[in-house]
Amino acid sequence: MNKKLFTLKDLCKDYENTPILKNINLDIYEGEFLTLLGPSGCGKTTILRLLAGFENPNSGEIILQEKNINNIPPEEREINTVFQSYALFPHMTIFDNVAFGLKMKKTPKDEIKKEVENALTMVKLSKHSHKKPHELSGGQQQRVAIARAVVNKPLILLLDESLSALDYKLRKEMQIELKMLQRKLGITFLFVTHDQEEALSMSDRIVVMNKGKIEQIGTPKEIYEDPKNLFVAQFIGEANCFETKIIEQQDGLMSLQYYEKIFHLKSKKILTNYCTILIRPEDFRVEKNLEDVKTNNYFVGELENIIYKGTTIDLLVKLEDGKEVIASEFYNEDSDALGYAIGSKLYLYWVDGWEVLLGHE
Ligand SMILES: Nc1ncnc2c1ncn2[C@@H]1O[C@H](COP(=O)(O)OP(=O)(O)OP(=O)(O)O)[C@@H](O)[C@H]1O
Repeated sequence: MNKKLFTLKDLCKDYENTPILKNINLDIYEGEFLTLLGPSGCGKTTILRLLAGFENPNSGEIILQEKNINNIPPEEREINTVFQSYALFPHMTIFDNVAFGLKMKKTPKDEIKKEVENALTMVKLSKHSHKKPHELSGGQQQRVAIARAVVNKPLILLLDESLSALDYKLRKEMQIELKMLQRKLGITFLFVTHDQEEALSMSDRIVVMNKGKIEQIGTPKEIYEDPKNLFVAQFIGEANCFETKIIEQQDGLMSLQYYEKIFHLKSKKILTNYCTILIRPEDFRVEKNLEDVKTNNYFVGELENIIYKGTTIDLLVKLEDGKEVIASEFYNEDSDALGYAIGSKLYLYWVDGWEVLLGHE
């Protein structure tokens, strides 16, 4: 991993005597695309505001390359923010919008021209430099906001829900562009979103937050495949959860009871009393006949609904105990899934090791 750029150490922030951030500890590395992900109100924007210096923490430290910067004013922090609203100057041309920061710094004119042209080329807007913001689309305005920020060569770029105003298709395109731009620039991006799909597809690492606390930090794959707790598991994608009682744990094998069914699953984790088995919808295999079920890890249920989603099909199945679960299958010409009759009996099984086991906190 690259060098540490920022460290947030035991950072706490209260608003009106209510704790909003509770002991945030986070390292941010040079050149990474780091995403703060969490539900509305969990404190993501507050972290950005503290880092940028718009607010002061109640306690804790913000460290930049081993120096405490708690008392350094925003304009001296070499941090730029791209807001959701882009905050472009409406009366200025695109060129002048991008040039603004450099003009403030009294950069020589010919240098400004060169830097702004470079930045606009990078975001593929050089042909539009004479236009005003309202003459551009939402996606283009977003790119102007990024060009305006990167032209200042910040140490870190903070992006607060900066794709959320765009329509679905443009948003998907911008996600790819933004990630590519970040790689090309090599600038550290701290991106805020409440959209898990966006976080998974763009980030080098994700920080999952809930109620002012960090629940887990990891790569998208770690967060998705090995969530640390139920909150993370359910926030990142769909998950079928089965509460089980631990009957025995020996030699890396755990015996778990779910109603009358006993599962024997491998586990390196040592857990006590209860354990949740978590299975992602796409990890269930579906069969009509028991003899086609290839492992002992299966449930029986009745098909309640079929939801066609284009590339996948969701099968909503009610288990014998009344629990509703989702199994997701890729849709292709040979796919059986659309042919299943509502009300038919189905077996849902999974391959050993595809489950996640979560202890109770
Ligand atoms: N200046 C303020 N005064 C009082 N309360 C505030 C202030 N700023 C934020 N809050 C509260 O702090 C909490 C966290 O807000 P924050 O904007 O950091 O959340 P967020 O995770 O970014 O949410 P969203 O995704 O909705 O933007 C919220 O409950 C919010 O109402």
